[in-house]
Amino acid sequence: MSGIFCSLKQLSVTYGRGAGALDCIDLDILTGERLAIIGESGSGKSTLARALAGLLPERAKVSGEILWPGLGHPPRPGRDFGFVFQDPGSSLNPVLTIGEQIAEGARRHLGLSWKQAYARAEELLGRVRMPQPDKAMRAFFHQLSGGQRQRVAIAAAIAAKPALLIADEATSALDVVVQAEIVRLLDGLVREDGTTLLFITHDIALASGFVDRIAVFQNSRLVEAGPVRSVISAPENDYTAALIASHRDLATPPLVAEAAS
Ligand SMILES: Nc1ncnc2c1ncn2[C@@H]1O[C@H](COP(=O)(O)OP(=O)(O)OP(=O)(O)O)[C@@H](O)[C@H]1O
Ligand code: NI
Repeated sequence: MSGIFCSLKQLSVTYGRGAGALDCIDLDILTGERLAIIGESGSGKSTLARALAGLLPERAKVSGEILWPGLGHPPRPGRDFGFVFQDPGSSLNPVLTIGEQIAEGARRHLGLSWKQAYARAEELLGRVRMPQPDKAMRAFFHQLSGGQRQRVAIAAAIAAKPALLIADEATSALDVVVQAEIVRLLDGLVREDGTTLLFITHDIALASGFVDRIAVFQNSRLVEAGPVRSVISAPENDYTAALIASHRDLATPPLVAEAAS
């Protein structure tokens, strides 16, 4: 783990006239770390992701600063960030083949020829463990299972070799077994590539199984951030403690040790 990738300084976001969606957030994201953003619905998790990726709607009011010491240049949205959402259909085009979708990103952002981009797409489908990558290249989105769709979305998200991968409830729609497979896949990919991962979820148990650090949000505020082991075993904040207590298996010592290993 080396240095600060991104630094939020007193970041606040308000949509239109409503109450603030993020309130004076101070948070450093470290280069190459896997950071979980935890919090219940409406706590501001996705707003944080959108603010980082430059995807807030125009009417949103933003104050404070986002610095990118780890990038060394102003962020280029399509190039430096990869996104995986809960619903992979929202970012994939139903009339393109899987191969075309993934190749397009690689071609556009890495300046590859179509031929090179197709080769890269097939290689990426292998990396995300799609069964029969060559066949999957010619398949359409609707022909795939939920887990396979999320694998394709991950392949598309990493096609341009982003420095930061943001997974926003990426596994929430999947059943528990597939959820675990996708988490393992994401974890392996970012470790291999040294990609910084922001893993956004309301599920503290799922996140604490693999991330390095946890940041807990409640009502637009960051209430606690720290290494997974210390947050789980000795939460400083009552809300964090309640989240952990609601997962009996998390509070059990052997699993805490396992999560931190
Ligand atoms: N496009 C928008 N326009 C107006 N208000 C919004 C918009 N997006 C989010 N909000 C509001 O901002 C607050 C934070 O929302 P956000 O989507 O960041 O929460 P979240 O933690 O990601 O929730 P969830 O777990 O349900 O995805 C909420 O009060 C929400 O209603
Ligand atoms: Ni959200």
